[in-house]
Amino acid sequence: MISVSDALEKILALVAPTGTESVPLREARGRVMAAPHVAAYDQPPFSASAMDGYAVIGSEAREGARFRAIGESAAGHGHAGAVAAGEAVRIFTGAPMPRGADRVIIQEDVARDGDIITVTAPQESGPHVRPAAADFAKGAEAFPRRRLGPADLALLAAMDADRLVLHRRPEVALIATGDELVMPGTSRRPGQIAASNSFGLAAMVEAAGGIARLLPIARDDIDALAQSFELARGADLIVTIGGASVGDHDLVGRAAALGGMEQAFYKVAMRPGKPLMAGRLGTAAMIGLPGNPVSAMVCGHVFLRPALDALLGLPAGPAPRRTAPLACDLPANGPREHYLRARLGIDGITPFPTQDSSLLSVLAEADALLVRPVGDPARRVGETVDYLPLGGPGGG
Ligand SMILES: Nc1nc2c(c(=O)[nH]1)N[C@H]1C(S)=C(S)[C@@H](COP(=O)(O)OP(=O)(O)OC[C@H]3O[C@@H](n4cnc5c(N)ncnc54)[C@H](O)[C@@H]3O)O[C@H]1N2
Ligand code: MOO
Repeated sequence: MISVSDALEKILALVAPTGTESVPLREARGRVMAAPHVAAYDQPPFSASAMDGYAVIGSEAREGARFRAIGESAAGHGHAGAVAAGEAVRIFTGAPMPRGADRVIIQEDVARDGDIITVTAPQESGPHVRPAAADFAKGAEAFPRRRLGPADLALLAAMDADRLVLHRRPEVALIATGDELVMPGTSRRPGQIAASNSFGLAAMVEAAGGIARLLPIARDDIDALAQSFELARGADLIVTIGGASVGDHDLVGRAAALGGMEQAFYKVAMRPGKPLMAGRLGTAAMIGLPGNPVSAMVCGHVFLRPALDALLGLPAGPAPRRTAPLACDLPANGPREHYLRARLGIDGITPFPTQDSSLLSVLAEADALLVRPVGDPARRVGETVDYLPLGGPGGG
């Protein structure tokens, strides 16, 4: 049995960033850039007014000063001429500053009578001008190492990107295994249950920017599993669920070995999630998750998500942890790193009283996985512990 951190290291060693593709900007949300985008223009491309008002020579702008309005500069339509002493150009937010002018007097601070404007207030703030290239200069590079969010997309659009070079979305084949499983909403025989965690894992893969391929449920026999591995061909990552433990019908390890899997490890000192395996199967990495619904989901947080980061070319490492004070006492932990479904409150973090790894109802209400290190001694209320945030109830 290896430690969680060793297992993660071995899984990350099995995956490499996917190839690249050119994608329209509008389809890039949540995806990851594989090459920088270089700005084609300065932004703003010219020095621009930050307010609606009058562009003048700054040294002349004082209360009581009078100017003659000689023209207009609107956004998209600049003023062709220059501004000389005693002159002003009516200007609007975003419009190019006319030559010679270096200050805008906001229109609230002037009285206008025909072509003559008089400054009616002291000019203490300003100059209300955005210098050319204040946001970024031509040639500036944008290469955020994260999933692209709304602000990234706005910046990239400002940089004139219509397409981006992105990492291909990693394809993850999910294979639920077990004679007892049927698809939700389909008829079942006595003894059968709905496959569940495959849907949770598919959502996790998609939220992380991957493509989840939910393959047909594989029966508990070597041939059915071999067929599933065949169907999974072309995937970047093959994830099996169940059949990982030691029972007579736990055949995933054997079927994968017959299919040529080079095993990186089997069994991890964690709870839940002990019978986890990983290896390389053809061109794909393979992760064999334990079947218990919560075990599979916890392993998804701890191993699958970092693997997806690595496939997307992002910096990959352990799931980010936070700390919180304990809201109750905890007994000593045993020889496996324990991930307890927990709730965060104003008084700290409290694990749910029932932690059986079959209880999805408890996972759905949890907003954190409290992490107990191997051999952690008993802990008292108020002591600081680590947890993995789950993004609120339903996120786990
Ligand atoms: N003698 C031992 N028995 C078990 C051990 C052990 O060390 N010695 N380990 C236990 C642990 S820990 C786990 S975790 C489970 C994992 O076993 P498997 O990976 O072989 O999973 P299955 O036996 O196929 O299923 C376990 C449980 O989960 C349900 N299941 C499976 N897949 C799904 C799915 N896609 N959706 C919903 N539910 C699923 C399945 O019906 C079982 O109830 O082994 C322990 N046993
Ligand atoms: O490790 Mo199992 O995953 O405890 O339920």
